[in-house]
Amino acid sequence: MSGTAPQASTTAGLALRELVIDIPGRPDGDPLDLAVAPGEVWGVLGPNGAGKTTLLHTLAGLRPPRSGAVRLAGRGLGQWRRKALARRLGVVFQERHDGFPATVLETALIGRHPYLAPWDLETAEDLAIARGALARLGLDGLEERLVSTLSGGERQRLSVATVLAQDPAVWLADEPTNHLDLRHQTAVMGLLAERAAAGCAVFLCLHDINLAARWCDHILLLYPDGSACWGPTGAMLVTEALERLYGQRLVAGQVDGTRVFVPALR
Ligand SMILES: Nc1ncnc2c1ncn2[C@@H]1O[C@H](COP(=O)(O)OP(=O)(O)OP(=O)(O)O)[C@@H](O)[C@H]1O
Repeated sequence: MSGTAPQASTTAGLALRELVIDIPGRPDGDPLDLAVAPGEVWGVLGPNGAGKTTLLHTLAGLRPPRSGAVRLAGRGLGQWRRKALARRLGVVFQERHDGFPATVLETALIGRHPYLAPWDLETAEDLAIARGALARLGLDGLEERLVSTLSGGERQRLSVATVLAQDPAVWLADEPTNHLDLRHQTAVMGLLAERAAAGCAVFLCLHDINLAARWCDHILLLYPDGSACWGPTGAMLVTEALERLYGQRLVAGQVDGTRVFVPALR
């Protein structure tokens, strides 16, 4: 993979203040009170249905919380104009549904829309940024292909490339390694860590404890009953807590300076 990543456009983080997400029919969980600071990579772990996607959509302003607030650079999400918000906050969604036929390059260029006036065409610079983002995700050569013809992993990388072209200060990513082979999982996690090192705040939902252990500096554990705990990765990725989280016995070890967890057979 090659290409030049854009500069982070700003360095403001995200704050969750006494945030209770709204999961229909479920009692209030623990209020979330934490800050995702520039330079940090947060991983959210939890079993199916725990509320990870609901949380991510709440942080993106796509659904209201039951109570509490989400602040971006000190202002509530509702106080931001849509375009200004779109320049600061990017979302890699879990699934994308094709609205209308579009090529790979046209899709990556959507990431530049927050920077265009209503009737403006993309500039040569926008094109270069979109092409650079595609190259970074190993999609150069596929620019004229229809998105509907891409494999699952190629589509996933296109979603990440589109947000890379958007160049937000805050990245929200819902299982960004979905459908990816091991090399591309590594490349995408490396890219997110690189964005954080460039001053972005990164918040992602993951199912892979070992990817979280390797690349996240902070972890939020979301339990199905709404309880939650969070903190630095070393303190959160503890066998007993993870066994309770997933209802699965684990065996832990240390490899290459990182904790690794594998399911116990008995
Ligand atoms: N509109 C809705 N009406 C009723 N229940 C809903 C609605 N949207 C989500 N839920 C429920 O809320 C819970 C949390 O869903 P969410 O998608 O946030 O979980 P998740 O942790 O991301 O799960 P997964 O790991 O399977 O992706 C689930 O039990 C889901 O069925």
